[in-house]
This record gives sequence, C-alpha cells and structure tokens, in this order.
Amino acid sequence: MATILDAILTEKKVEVEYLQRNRINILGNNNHPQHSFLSILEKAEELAIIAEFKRASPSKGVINSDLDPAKQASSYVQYGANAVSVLTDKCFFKGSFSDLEAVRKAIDAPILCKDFVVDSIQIDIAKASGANIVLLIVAAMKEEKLVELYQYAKAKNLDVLVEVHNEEELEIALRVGAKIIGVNNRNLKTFEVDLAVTEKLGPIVKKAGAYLISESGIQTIEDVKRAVKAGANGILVGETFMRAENLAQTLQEMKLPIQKGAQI
Ligand SMILES: O=C(O)c1ccccc1NCC(=O)[C@H](O)[C@H](O)COP(=O)(O)O
Repeated sequence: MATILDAILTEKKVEVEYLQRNRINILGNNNHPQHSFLSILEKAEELAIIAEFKRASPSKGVINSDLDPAKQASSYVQYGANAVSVLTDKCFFKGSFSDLEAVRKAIDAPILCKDFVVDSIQIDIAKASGANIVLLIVAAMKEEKLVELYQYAKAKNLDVLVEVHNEEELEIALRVGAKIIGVNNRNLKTFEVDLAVTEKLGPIVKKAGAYLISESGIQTIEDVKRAVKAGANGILVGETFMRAENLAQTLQEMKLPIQKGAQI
C-alpha cells in the first residue's frame, strides 16, 4: 500500500519537472548571508534548538494558519532558537519558498529548508531563497542519489541535515559522511511518533562522531530531557512552538545543557 511518503515523493517529481522547465525565472539571488549551523553545534554547551514554521502537516492537518512566518521566526530567534526551519512544501504542509524568503529577510540566523529534496534544482532554489541548511531524507532516495545531493549541497556551502529513522538508514547516512544527523522520531510511513527512536539510534550517532538532532514529537521538558540523555546536540520542534500560548517560556525552558561528551 502506498504511504504518505510515497505520495509526497510522487508530487515532488511533478514539482521538479516544473522547476526545471522554469529554472531561469526561479533562480534569483545567491548572495544571501552565510550562517553555519555546524559552527554553532561545534561551540554549543547547551541544546541547539531548530524551531520550525509549520502551518499544517499530513498527520495533524492545519496546526496554525494565523501566524506570519517572518514574525514567528523573529520570535523564535528572540527567545533563543539557534536556527529556524521553514517547511516549503505547499501540497502537504501549506508552506512555500516565499515563506523562506520572508524569514530570510527577518532573521540573522541559519535557516533550514525543510522539504523533500530529490533533485539538485531544489537545493538551488533553497539556496536562492536564503537557506543555509538543507534536509536530505535517507528514506526518500537511493544511496547513490543521496551521495550526489549531499556533495552538491556541500559544494554550495550549505550545511546538510541527513535524516534517518532506523539503523539501516543510519548506516547509509554515516557512509555518506554526514556530520549532522537528524533522527526523526516520526515514522514517515505510519505517522507513529516515539522518542525511543532517538534513544536507540542516538548512541550510535554519537559513537560515530556526528552531531545528533532529535526531530519530531517533542512537546514537554521530559521529552527534551530524554533527547539530551540520548546524546542530542539539538532538537527540531514544530507543532509545539506553533501552538504555544507562551512561546517565550516554552522555547526558553527547552534550552538545557547538553551531556558531557555530546560535544565532538
Ligand atoms: O509532520 C508530519 O505529519 C509529517 C508527515 C510526513 C512527513 C514528514 C512530516 N513532518 C516533517 C517533520 O519532520 C516535522 O515537521 C519536524 O520534525 C517537526 O515535528 P513536530 O515537532 O512533531 O511538529
């Protein structure tokens, strides 16, 4: 049976064809500021927070359609986020590259382009829109493609967050040479969310000498503590921040010290 990830990837192929046909009109500015998320991780003594702008999702439907991306991203940075993630997928997440451009104009911090990258043109557009980090999901492509896109993004001076959900995918991420590994607690095929995924894969990521970002399903301080205990250098949080009544408090209290030994 086709999964939501299959449906997203089918849609991405159509999107990529459109982007390739309209390449000249789309690729504009490549002079955006450089912000290295890797350098932030190298120096960090507390948990790095990637705060996500996420209007909607396949698993939750509409999360919050009232917020303005530039204002929300500015608040994230003001309250201590180290990077902002912007979902640029339109069809399933109600995002856009215009959101990313608006966030770029508003903040002076690294931006993650959160999309389902299957082709280098998406990396070009992410960079032209102002992204500093791109996401590559191991489950979304063959290993050879992952190697190609990873090297392409690095050559463009972008940081790469390589996302995994199980040991097999983690082995691939490590073979590719990923320095920043996102362990997604959400199974993109079933929507099941379980922080035990970070607890299982975290020690392997750390042993390999990579930085660990725990992604998805983080709602409470107890969740954050579990991620830290598993060796996380950072967390990626969307829904909890988009729904927060007191964003300042919700975000600031997640900035826990990282475990000794979590620095590489
Ligand atoms: O969020 C979803 O429903 C989803 C479904 C299918 C593929 C990806 C999906 N989410 C992308 C993400 O990884 C999250 O937006 C991100 O990690 C933040 O998660 P959360 O804090 O749970 O909003």
